[in-house]
Amino acid sequence: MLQYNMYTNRKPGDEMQLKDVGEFNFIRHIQDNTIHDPSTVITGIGDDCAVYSAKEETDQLISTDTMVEGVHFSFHYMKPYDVGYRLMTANLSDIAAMGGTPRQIVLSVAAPEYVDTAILDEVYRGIKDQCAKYHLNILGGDTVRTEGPMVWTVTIIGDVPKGTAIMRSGAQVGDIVGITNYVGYAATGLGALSYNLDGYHMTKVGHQRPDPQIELGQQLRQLGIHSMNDISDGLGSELNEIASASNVSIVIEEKVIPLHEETYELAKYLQTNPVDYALYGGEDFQLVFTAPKSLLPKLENLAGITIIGEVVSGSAQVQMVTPDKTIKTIEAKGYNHFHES
Ligand SMILES: Nc1ncnc2c1ncn2[C@@H]1O[C@H](COP(=O)(O)OP(=O)(O)O)[C@@H](O)[C@H]1O
Ligand SMILES: Cc1ncc(C[n+]2csc(CCOP(=O)(O)OP(=O)(O)O)c2C)c(N)n1
Ligand SMILES: [Mg+2]
Ligand SMILES: [Mg+2]
Ligand SMILES: [Mg+2]
Repeated sequence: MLQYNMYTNRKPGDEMQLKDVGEFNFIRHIQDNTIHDPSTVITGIGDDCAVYSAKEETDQLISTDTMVEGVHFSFHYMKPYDVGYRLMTANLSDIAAMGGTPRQIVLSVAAPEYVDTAILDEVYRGIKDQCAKYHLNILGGDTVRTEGPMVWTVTIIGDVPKGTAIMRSGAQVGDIVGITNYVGYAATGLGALSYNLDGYHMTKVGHQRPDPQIELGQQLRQLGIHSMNDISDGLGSELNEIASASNVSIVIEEKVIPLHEETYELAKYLQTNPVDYALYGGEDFQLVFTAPKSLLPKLENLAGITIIGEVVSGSAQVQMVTPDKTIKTIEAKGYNHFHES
């Protein structure tokens, strides 16, 4: 293996490997010294999108997400078309999480030289169908060779009316906590696919072709919600992100978390806890948000919204009340690319 420490001041044996530091600590660490012209930046690293001012009437949103073969998708469980479709959903979902409208993308692919270009065409068909649906322009990208698995990266640009982007940091004590549609849905589908189980038709499609919640995100922004996050790493992780960015605590109720019947079925079959799929599964691309209590009647009029808890004062804790009224602390342990030990 290449000795990377020849470029650093660390002695052999003192290296802090990425797997020891963890994804989220690493991101905090590189956050220093990133803004060199603060006059245009509204939010930099730390939210679903960065927000910056460019025009009179809107703020711009920008975000990027990568999908790696073997880590984010497997051609055993997903067709090339689905890879493109879900790549777009992952990126659109971060625009949805700000209440924004997607506008443009650039995209890059790293592929082995022996890949049949018909596979790449199919991935592009998935990308283009999603772009057509949301009136998004594909403005450019990059194409490179890799000796490893395929890697796809999209950078997406969107906007919101000036001053209206919904941040993770806006939650207030007394807010209610809501989510859209089902959670734990994509993880159920991935579980069923990886155990090669028959049935589970709905959640398998939930893993292969999830849809972003662009319209609901915009409707929630227009109603005047306080904070929002999309669910890519699991509800547990995303709630913790809102709690720490807003410096509040959150209490949710386990029995009202909307789980699909296929999640209960898989949990029974594998003898696992169904709510764990929602808390730690990820890739649902649903939205979790907090809103003032006064919005409750309007939120109840929107299809697909469930209120699961409330925001309380405290030091960024997330707790869950179980059906037998036990209180469990929900750790920020959703999907982490590098698990700190
Ligand atoms: N390598 C990196 N360099 C700079 N910023 C990063 C890097 N990786 C992630 N970020 C930023 O850290 C924040 C958290 O990233 P992530 O957890 O991937 O967000 P999301 O789950 O919304 O995609 C985001 O603001 C993202 O832009
Ligand atoms: C083959 C395969 N194994 C495991 C997973 C599960 N998985 C991979 S990445 C991920 C979390 C989301 O990806 P990430 O890169 O963290 O997206 P972001 O949070 O940046 O939006 C999950 C649940 C998968 N989708 N496919
Ligand atoms: Mg996000
Ligand atoms: Mg990301
Ligand atoms: Mg993640």
